[in-house]
Amino acid sequence: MATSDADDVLDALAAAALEVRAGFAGRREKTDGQNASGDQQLHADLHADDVLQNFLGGLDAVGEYASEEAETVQDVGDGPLSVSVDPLDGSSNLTANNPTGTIVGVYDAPLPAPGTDLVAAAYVLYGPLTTMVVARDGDVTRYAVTEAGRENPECVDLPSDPTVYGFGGRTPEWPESFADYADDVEDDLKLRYGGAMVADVNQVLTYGGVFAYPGLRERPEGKLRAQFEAAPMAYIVECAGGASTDGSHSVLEIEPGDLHARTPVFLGNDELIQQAERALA
Ligand SMILES: O=P(O)(O)OC[C@H]1O[C@](O)(COP(=O)(O)O)[C@@H](O)[C@@H]1O
Ligand SMILES: [Mg+2]
Ligand SMILES: [Mg+2]
Repeated sequence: MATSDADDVLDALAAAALEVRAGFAGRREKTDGQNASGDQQLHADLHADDVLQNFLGGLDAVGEYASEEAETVQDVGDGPLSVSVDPLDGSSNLTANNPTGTIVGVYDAPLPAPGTDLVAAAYVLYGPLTTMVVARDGDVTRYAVTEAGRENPECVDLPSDPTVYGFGGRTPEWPESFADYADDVEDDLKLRYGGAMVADVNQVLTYGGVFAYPGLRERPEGKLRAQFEAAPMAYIVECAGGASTDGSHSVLEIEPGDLHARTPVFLGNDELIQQAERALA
C-alpha cells in the first residue's frame, strides 16, 4: 500500500470535520430512527454520516465504508483501504452543548476486522477548538483543524505520571470486581468523565490516567462498539505509549464477528491497565 493512501483519508477527515461541525446548529433534535445498536439518532448523527461518507467514501484509496449509523458495510469502490466511522461520538452531548467527536479507523482488510489490521486511526474533538489526533506509523500527532487542513502538529506521548480517570456505566450496574478496581483508582486519581469517549480519552492522553467502559451486571459486553470506537481509540492510545484491554487481552486483538459487536474497554497507562486485568481476572 502506498503510504499516501491513508494520508488521503486523514486529509479528507480534516476537511469533513469542518462540515460536520458547521452542521451541528439546527440538528440537535432526535429523529424517529434508531441505528443498529438501538440508539436513537439525532439529525446531527445522520448529517455527519452523510458528510463523512461523501468525503472518505469518495476517495480512490477507499473500497469499504462502514458506519456506526448503518447496518452493513458499504462497498464504495476498488480502493485497498476500509474505513470504520463513528460519525458523532457522544452525540447526546450536543443537547447540552458539551464536546463530541468523530472516530475513524483505517484498515487494510475487509470489515469487520480486528484492530491488528489498522494502518492508521484518528479522532476529531469538537471542543472549544476543533482538533484531530492521528496515530500513524507508531506515532501520535495532534493537529488544529482549520480551513487550511491539519495545522500546528504536536507530538502526543501519554504522560508517565497518571492524573485522571473516567469510567462509564452507572455504579449500581458495575460488577463487584470493577467496583473494587474503581475504589483503588479513586484513591490516587481525579475524576474526569463527560460521556463522550473521544473527549474522555483525550483527557487521558493529555494528563495520563485511565478511561474505562466496563462490562455491566446486566450487559457483560459493555456499551462501546469494538469496530467503531474501541479498536481505533485503543490503537491511538497504544501508539502514544499506553495500553488497552478488554479485561484480559489488548483491545486490538478483538475479532468483531459482528460489525456492531460491543466490548468492555480499558485504555490508559500500562500499570493501570495491568491493575484492571488483575482486578477482573
Ligand atoms: O452515557 P454513558 O453510559 O456514560 O455512555 C457514554 C458512552 O457512550 C457513547 O456516547 C457512545 O457513543 P455514540 O454517541 O457514538 O453512541 C461514548 O462516547 C461514551 O463513552
Ligand atoms: Mg461513540
Ligand atoms: Mg456515534
